[in-house]
Amino acid sequence: MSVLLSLDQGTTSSRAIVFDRSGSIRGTAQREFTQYYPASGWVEHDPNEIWETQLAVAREAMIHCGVAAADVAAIGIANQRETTVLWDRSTGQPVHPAIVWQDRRTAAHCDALRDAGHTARVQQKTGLLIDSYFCATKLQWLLENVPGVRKRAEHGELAFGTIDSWLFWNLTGGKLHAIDVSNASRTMLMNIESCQWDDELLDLFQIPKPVLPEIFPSSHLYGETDASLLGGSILIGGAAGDQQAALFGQNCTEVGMAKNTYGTGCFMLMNVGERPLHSRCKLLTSVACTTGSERQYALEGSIFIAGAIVQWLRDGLGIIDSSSEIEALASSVADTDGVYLVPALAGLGAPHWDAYARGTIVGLSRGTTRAHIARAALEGIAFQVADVADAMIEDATRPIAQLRVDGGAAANNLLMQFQADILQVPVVRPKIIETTALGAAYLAGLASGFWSDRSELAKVWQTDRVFEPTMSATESQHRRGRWNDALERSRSWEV
Ligand SMILES: Nc1ncnc2c1ncn2[C@@H]1O[C@H](COP(=O)(O)OP(=O)(O)O)[C@@H](O)[C@H]1O
Ligand SMILES: O=P(O)(O)OC[C@H](O)CO
Repeated sequence: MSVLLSLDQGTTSSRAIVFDRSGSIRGTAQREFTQYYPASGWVEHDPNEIWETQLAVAREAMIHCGVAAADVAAIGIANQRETTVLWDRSTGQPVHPAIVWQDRRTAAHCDALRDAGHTARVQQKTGLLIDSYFCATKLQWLLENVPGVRKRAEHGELAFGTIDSWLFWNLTGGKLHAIDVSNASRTMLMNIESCQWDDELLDLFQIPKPVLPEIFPSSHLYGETDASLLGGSILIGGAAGDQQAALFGQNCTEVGMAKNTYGTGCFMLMNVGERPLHSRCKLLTSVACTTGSERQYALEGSIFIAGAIVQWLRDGLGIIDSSSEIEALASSVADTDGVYLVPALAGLGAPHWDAYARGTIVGLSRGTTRAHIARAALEGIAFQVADVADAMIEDATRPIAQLRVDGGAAANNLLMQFQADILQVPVVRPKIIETTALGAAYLAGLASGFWSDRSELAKVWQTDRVFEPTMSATESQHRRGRWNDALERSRSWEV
């Protein structure tokens, strides 16, 4: 049997999935790892724990389906993006915990950069809005706050990377310091036209060049794994940021095709073609997965809290015991009885970008039950996605014909139906909801010759269910008006 092994390194867990030639899942394994919150707004991961859990699940997934290293045509990586690691090249040890994409420790520094008038130039060069979300200010923080690190970085003793880089390094036994272009486009240090590190940005963020990894296409023969790790060496055939991998895995390869991933947060991406599109509506432009010299760009709306609000109902309020229970609870009432829940627990991302917004529940009455709140939480996820979709339609000057969906919360039929209703657009769920890992497999499969070209991939993607809008346009507009009222009440709350 010949298979592909996908490593899906996410924010809360490391997953490994073995795919066969038909795109069917043969083996999986998953392990959660520790989240550290050392100060308010700070989020860290232990890079060694990320590597150990990722290696462990790769081994488990192979054992699960009885494949050996010789059966694996190639490995593909999809990873949580922007999370920043800096390590010692000689020992392979991180000099500090990884600073996670959600970490807001550099928010004030970003405010200062915006106040100093750098927004337009940075957006033009990187496609990104200045925000603590991206790597640049996280790496700058490490260089300024970890004793001795700046000098060592200047002398070439240290290596910076996103999680793909960290996995490449460890998978090859310290031989490869690389980054895929889709991940590099989220650092705020890469020029999205040339796809090279940009000297002006390196100056602005005071980043010494010797720390930077080499940029490669997403689908590319990166090297081979150290033979001692997985029972023999295996080709590494690709890597991409998880959201770009999902766009690829959903086969959104034509201009205007869009997907939304419902995980911890929501990430909606639209393929905008071979040229970057600079957003006027506060969306981001990134490099989509690249195969060889072919380049495509994506417009993105990043929502920080989506499935995480369901976790909060479970862990914070205790009104459900597991995430999947929310569907039955929310379905036990016909509507929210006027309750709106804005899931701004970590501020608002695209298109509102209000770091000071906070979670808000409005419209409570004596008749409100936990079922109404559960339903309002699901609707709050869908309303946020609709706000991003509006911005995307305006930026791209084209309608969205259908929205392809994936991620853990896409399993929720009530949420998917409400999403179609509120967007007034069909929502299409594929059979394989693990689209991120499938996208990474596609990349590795193309580079290694496992699949000959993209037409073969089109056969792999299959529809599970289409949710057609059933709500009237008038009703949808009315509810979105009320949502906007609730959103206003959540804004600028934290002082
Ligand atoms: N049936 C469900 N309904 C709503 N949310 C769900 C459901 N199942 C899982 N979730 C949510 O989906 C998220 C997990 O999805 P996943 O794609 O694994 O996320 P990530 O990759 O960000 O860790 C969790 O936040 C969880 O609360
Ligand atoms: O790991 P996920 O699925 O929560 O995705 C995180 C994103 O890549 C952050 O930009």
